[in-house]
Amino acid sequence: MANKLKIALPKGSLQDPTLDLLEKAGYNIYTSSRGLRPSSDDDDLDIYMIRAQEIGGYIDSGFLDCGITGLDWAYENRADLVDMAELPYSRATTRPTKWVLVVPENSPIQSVHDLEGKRIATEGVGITERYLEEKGVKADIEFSWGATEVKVPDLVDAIVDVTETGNSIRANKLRIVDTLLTSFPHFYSSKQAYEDDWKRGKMERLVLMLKAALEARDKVGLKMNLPEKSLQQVLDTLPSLRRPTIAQLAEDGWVAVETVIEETVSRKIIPTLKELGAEGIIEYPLNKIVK
Ligand SMILES: Nc1ncnc2c1ncn2[C@@H]1O[C@H](COP(=O)(O)OP(=O)(O)OP(=O)(O)O)[C@@H](O)[C@H]1O
Ligand SMILES: O=P(O)(O)OC[C@H]1O[C@H](OP(=O)(O)OP(=O)(O)O)[C@H](O)[C@@H]1O
Ligand SMILES: [Mg+2]
Repeated sequence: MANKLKIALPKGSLQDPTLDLLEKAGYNIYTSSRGLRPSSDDDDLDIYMIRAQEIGGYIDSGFLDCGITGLDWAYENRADLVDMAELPYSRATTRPTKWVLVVPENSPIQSVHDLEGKRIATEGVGITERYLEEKGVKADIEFSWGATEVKVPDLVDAIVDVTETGNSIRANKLRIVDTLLTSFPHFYSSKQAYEDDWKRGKMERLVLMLKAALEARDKVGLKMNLPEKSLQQVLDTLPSLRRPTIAQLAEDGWVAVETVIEETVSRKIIPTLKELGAEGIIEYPLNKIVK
């Protein structure tokens, strides 16, 4: 029988950004609105859409070979996994998810120590238990199925919840007291799968392409012709042009300069390059960068 890699992808908050990233990495996954076993253009993959909370457990127990899920849930589940890569993407931004201890804006609670004997609601009971233990605080932690923000201050004194953009915290007039954990998605493998040469090879190639797609995000290539006499000035004034490739042009006194920069830097750099005499400046998108 042909080799297959059983891989879990997160259903929920991370589903769309994960499928987008896989597409950028060169893997097209075909989902249907209710289907949880999507097909793909890579026959080696056997894909399961599973809740992020549960992926670590299924990999740990060996039912699945690998998967992408948040570090937060792998930590919450105390799953024993091979952490093959951090993949720095999120639901809405490029910032990590933070698990934060939150109270109403006008609450008297100023630090975790003010929570002694109080009630906390959270989806991450294990994360919260381990944090309180570390701080030497005893409080009553209750599991929340979600929409946790609504529970303060009437049902509980504080909540521990996920924040990314901060919109939910602002909308519910809440205040952050402390950050418990910072989390990005990771690529995890089971120990057994990692020991299998074919599976490890397949996973390593997949991880390489995912990282290359993330590395290329928000970066662009920049190419121009420059009078040789301006070269030093360009390199001095534009520190973002690090380690550029410089090639001699057929025409004497001119060089071609090629480099990779953050797209946001480009709008500052291009007019300056023009002022310094650069010609034929082109900016182009990048799909992958392998470091
Ligand atoms: N803004 C965000 N809100 C929630 N989770 C996020 C966000 N950004 C990234 N994540 C990550 O998504 C993963 C799943 O989040 P979560 O446990 O909240 O489940 P969900 O997919 O949002 O489903 P639910 O609707 O039940 O909350 C976690 O690893 C979390 O860190
Ligand atoms: O800082 P923000 O970008 O606003 O993100 C944080 C929100 O996202 C999560 O909710 P989710 O949509 O997962 O629903 P839930 O409350 O049911 O978990 C979390 O519980 C917050 O409500
Ligand atoms: Mg959620």
